Amino acid sequence: MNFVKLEGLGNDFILFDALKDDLSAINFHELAPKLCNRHFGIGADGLLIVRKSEKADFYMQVINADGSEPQMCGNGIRCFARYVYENYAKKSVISVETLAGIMLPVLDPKNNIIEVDMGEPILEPARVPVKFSGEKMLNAPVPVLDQTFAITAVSMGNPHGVIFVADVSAVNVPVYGAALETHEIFPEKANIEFCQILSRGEIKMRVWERGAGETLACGTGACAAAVAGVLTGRLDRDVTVQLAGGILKISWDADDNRVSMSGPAFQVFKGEVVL
Ligand SMILES: N[C@H](CCC[C@H](N)C(=O)O)C(=O)O
Repeated sequence: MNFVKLEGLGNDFILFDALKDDLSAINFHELAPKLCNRHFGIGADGLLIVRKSEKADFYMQVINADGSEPQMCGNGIRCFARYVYENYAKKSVISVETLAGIMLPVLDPKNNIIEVDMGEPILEPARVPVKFSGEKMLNAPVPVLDQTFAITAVSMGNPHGVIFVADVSAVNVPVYGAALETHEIFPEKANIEFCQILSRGEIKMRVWERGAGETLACGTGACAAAVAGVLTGRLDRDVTVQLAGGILKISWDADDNRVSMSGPAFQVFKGEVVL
């Protein structure tokens, strides 16, 4: 079974193409933990599977390292666009159906930046989903272990809990990220972003991803963090997000309410899985 390894700011994925190979017998939910293991497998934060779509050029299926299937993946859709550009006749504008809707990544080969319209943020607690009685969950205190975090809940098709702190390097992300990921307020679990304000146009962010752990970058998380920063009065609408793996540019348009994300993605190597 052929695969391509790709990365977007160090958030890395193993891509399989069901349009080129017969993958009908493969259970990727079961296979993901082994393939994503960085010692016993290839190593990755998740899988991307290229599939046929009736509504768009392609369908992108995302599987987290733990085998769970999220609605959307921001770094993943940029990697998907890079793969299509390199392997399907240099198409730089494509439509991709996902569980979060149809996305339109645009790859600029001159500067290797891929821009994606990530759609509108979802703030209604029941649709994030998060257990919260108010209209929007902004800076709500949530006790976890020996701390209390002020959480802003945003969905970009997948759930995020955004927390603003004075110094992200001082946060024990593996402990508190993991505890919040599975906190009972998030019935479908959540991705947890810890953000440090550098200016009204720039943040530093660390992320604990649902189903993957701490990663070097999270595209939907960067979008959720920018939206949370605007909603809580900390940020303007154009935000540079500094991640361990590099920089994402996020913009939340006041007129159409849509969030755009720009950043790189590259193929790293190709190989064959020996099952
Ligand atoms: N772990 C996420 C999916 C991948 C999101 C992240 N890799 C991104 O770039 O958006 C979730 O379960 O919602």
